[in-house]
Amino acid sequence: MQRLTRELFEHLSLGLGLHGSAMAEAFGGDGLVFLQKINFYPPCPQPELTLGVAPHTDMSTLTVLVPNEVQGLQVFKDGQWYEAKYVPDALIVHIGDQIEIFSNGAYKAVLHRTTVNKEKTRMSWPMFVEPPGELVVGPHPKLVTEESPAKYKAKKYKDYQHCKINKLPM
Ligand SMILES: O=C(O)CCC(=O)C(=O)O
Ligand SMILES: [Fe+2]
Repeated sequence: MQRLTRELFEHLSLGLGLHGSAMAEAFGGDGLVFLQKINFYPPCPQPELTLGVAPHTDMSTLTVLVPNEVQGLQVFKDGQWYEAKYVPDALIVHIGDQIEIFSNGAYKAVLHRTTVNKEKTRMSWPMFVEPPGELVVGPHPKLVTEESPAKYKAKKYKDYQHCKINKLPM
């Protein structure tokens, strides 16, 4: 998991024209937090009336997710919801809010939601890769210019979480 994250951070940093270690450093180096969650969606007699998880973006830097074979994850793109097809043994990787902020909006956190199934139980195992709570995350200085001013305020990750969970202004 640590190696995968390191490699993803490296490619994503290079994609922004930054040093390969830029994201790893900005997100806390060895202090990075790996938070495992387990989602359990029991069968629902009227799946069209509800959602498993309401539309949201993850607060994390990246989320690496393993689902079971029951379809349910959807992502929003160009004004439409798309099924994220289940592919055996594949990992699903979400860009989270912290990478959107760090990249000053060059990378967008993916808006996603889940549906439920009439007969089958769906499960998913996301791993949220997070900065330590005390770490301040903001747009990388090289990505803030006169033409492209900072779109996000720098904040301690724990304060960001508090604002988002409590729907307070960012
Ligand atoms: O169950 C899924 O596929 C996604 C769950 C999710 O978006 C989350 O736990 O943040
Ligand atoms: Fe999510």
